[in-house]
Amino acid sequence: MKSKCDEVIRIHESEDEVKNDLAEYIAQISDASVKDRGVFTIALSHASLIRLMGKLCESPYNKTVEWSKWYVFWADERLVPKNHAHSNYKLAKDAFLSKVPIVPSHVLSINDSVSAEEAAEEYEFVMRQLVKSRVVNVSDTSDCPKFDLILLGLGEDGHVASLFPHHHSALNEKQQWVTFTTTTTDSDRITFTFPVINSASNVALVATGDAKADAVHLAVDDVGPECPVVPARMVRPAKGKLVWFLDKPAASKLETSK
Ligand SMILES: O=C(O)[C@H](O)[C@@H](O)[C@H](O)[C@H](O)COP(=O)(O)O
Repeated sequence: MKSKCDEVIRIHESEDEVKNDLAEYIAQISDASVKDRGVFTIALSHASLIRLMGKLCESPYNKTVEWSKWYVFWADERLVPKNHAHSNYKLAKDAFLSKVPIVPSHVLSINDSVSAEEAAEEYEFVMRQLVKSRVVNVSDTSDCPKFDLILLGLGEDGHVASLFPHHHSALNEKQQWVTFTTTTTDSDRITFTFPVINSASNVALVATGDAKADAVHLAVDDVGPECPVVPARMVRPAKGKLVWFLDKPAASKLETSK
């Protein structure tokens, strides 16, 4: 059984509809946050997610969103230079950040010139300073940051951010806000931990295409005790809202869509 949370699943006919809905959703949360606190704090992750939020760079959002109030973080990042093809920063910069007037100092990228462990510590320190100054809101129930919105893609293995099914220590981290993973086969990474993800006001999980259908099913449906470890299933904002943005192929194995 999953713990309860405020979860909504939006299933769209096409990827284009996902893009329209996602842009409108982000713009609305940005508006509400700016009205409420004067700023909007958002955390991004990798891959198709950035492409799917592309409509924000177009009319009307490019003019109507209060870009100067945005503070942008990464829910996960690879320890590679910022001009490297695998850098999440580069992906977001090329496809999104360079196309809207976000204040450069409000873009909180990681330090890629130190070890993954140090980069995770530094990033957490930066977040702690911004929580202290209340640029980032604070959880009502812990000292955790309460991001206005955390945007997550979904891996075919059900991973979110860089929280992978086999990384038990990262999945179970309860104290640190940012942790790290090192492997011999891939870049080292830093990632938000579940205490941070689940303290956010809003979390969006975005997945399109039939390659994601199994992961979506395992993350959402009640699959019983044999359910494998699916990190996306652990996304349960305690006081916030979780919204899934899916196209029909990604939603095709959901119990509710059968
Ligand atoms: O860091 C990685 O290993 C991947 O980039 C990964 O985290 C990605 O976000 C998901 O696999 C979803 O990616 P797509 O939405 O592009 O399929």
